Amino acid sequence: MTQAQTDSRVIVALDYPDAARARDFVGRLTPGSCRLKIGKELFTRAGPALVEELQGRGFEIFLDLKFHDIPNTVARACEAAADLGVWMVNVHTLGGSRMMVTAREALERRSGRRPLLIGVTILTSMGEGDLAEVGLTGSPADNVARLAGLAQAAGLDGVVCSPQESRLLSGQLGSGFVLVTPGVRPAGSTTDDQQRIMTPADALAAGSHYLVIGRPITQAEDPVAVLEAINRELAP
Ligand SMILES: O=C(O)c1cc(=O)[nH]c(=O)n1[C@@H]1O[C@H](COP(=O)(O)O)[C@@H](O)[C@H]1O
Repeated sequence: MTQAQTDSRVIVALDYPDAARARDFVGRLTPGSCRLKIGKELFTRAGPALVEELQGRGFEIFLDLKFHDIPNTVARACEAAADLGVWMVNVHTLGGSRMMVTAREALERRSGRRPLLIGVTILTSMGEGDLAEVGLTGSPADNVARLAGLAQAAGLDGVVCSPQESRLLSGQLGSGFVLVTPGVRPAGSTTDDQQRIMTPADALAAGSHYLVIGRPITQAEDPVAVLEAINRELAP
């Protein structure tokens, strides 16, 4: 792994509808202040070229496409992400152990730097009622703990979970297992469609390694000021 470009724990979610708006926003940031997440909307519109462009500007990229398919398809998709040179890539743990193991083995066969392979557990937009509807019994935390255990056993580097589950997971899986947590809201900001949220400082104290933050930064009147305030709140 090469030297990290930043000490910031913040990954800014670039949930923009087109490359121009994403570029415009990123133009205000420096690679020292955060990492960037490119997800389904922006990647579907702007493709690998934007990933390469932003990496060329020095940013480390979390490619958040949440792969969930048969093992071979997911493994090949992870290899494609690694070819792009991204820092982090994710798959859905609900795809099962075989899918996760196959993806990890495909990345391990590569030489040179490989992306961190992270498993999505239960989406932070889902509560107990949503889980029951799709046939998952128990609380979100129960399900997250089970799926994170599967991810660790499959050799993944970490999971995406709500910061509300970070303390439980770092106790259960150890502090070396990477916890990436969306559902982070600075005190006083709106919840939007997130259900299981925490403030940045509380998330870090609970054991989160990286905080994925979108709208509280991207839709702020002064995004740079909000990002700087969060970085200050998280500084040791
Ligand atoms: O994998 C993710 O990043 C993710 C997983 C999850 O369970 N919940 C979740 O919100 N996310 C992503 O995290 C970001 C959160 O954005 P905001 O709610 O605007 O801060 C979005 O880009 C989501 O796609």
